[in-house]
Amino acid sequence: MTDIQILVGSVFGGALMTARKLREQLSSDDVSVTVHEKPTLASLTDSSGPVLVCTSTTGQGEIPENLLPFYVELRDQLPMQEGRPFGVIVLGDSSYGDTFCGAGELMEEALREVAARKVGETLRIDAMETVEPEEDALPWASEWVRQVTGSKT
Ligand SMILES: Cc1cc2nc3c(=O)[nH]c(=O)nc-3n(C[C@H](O)[C@H](O)[C@H](O)COP(=O)(O)O)c2cc1C
Repeated sequence: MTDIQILVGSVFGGALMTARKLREQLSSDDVSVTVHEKPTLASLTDSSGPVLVCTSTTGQGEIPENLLPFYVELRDQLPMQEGRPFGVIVLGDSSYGDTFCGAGELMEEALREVAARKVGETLRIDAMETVEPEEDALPWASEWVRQVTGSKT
């Protein structure tokens, strides 16, 4: 059994809805999925299994308020997570220019700092192009799960 932990960051609910759809879609006999809607550091340190960040971007390339406690605690306490697989799905809007999907980069940097291992390329979902983020997220996440579970199917 693989236990996937989804860490959600969302202001208006788009990333949250996406995470909930991912849980529905990805859960199976071999995969359990927990969605952390208000993540804290314990969401990471009291759990095992691959970590999937599903966050939007706010402010100027910033992390949504509900995910901020996790981010701040992670950077303060640096609980090492050697080799723990993680992936990043980030929602943004390319009209913001340089800060496009900046929250995903911040989360990636912080997880790399505790030696977690990135699996797959970051999925950037642009609100200028997609109104239903889960349509992009679901196929990407299925492939990501295949990679973290090492399954060939
Ligand atoms: C006040 C505000 C600031 C934003 N800042 C950024 C930003 O800096 N970079 C970016 O890529 N998207 C930015 N966005 C776009 C959101 O990330 C995007 O609309 C996303 O789909 C919202 O997802 P959510 O419903 O989960 O919050 C911003 C949106 C708002 C309303």
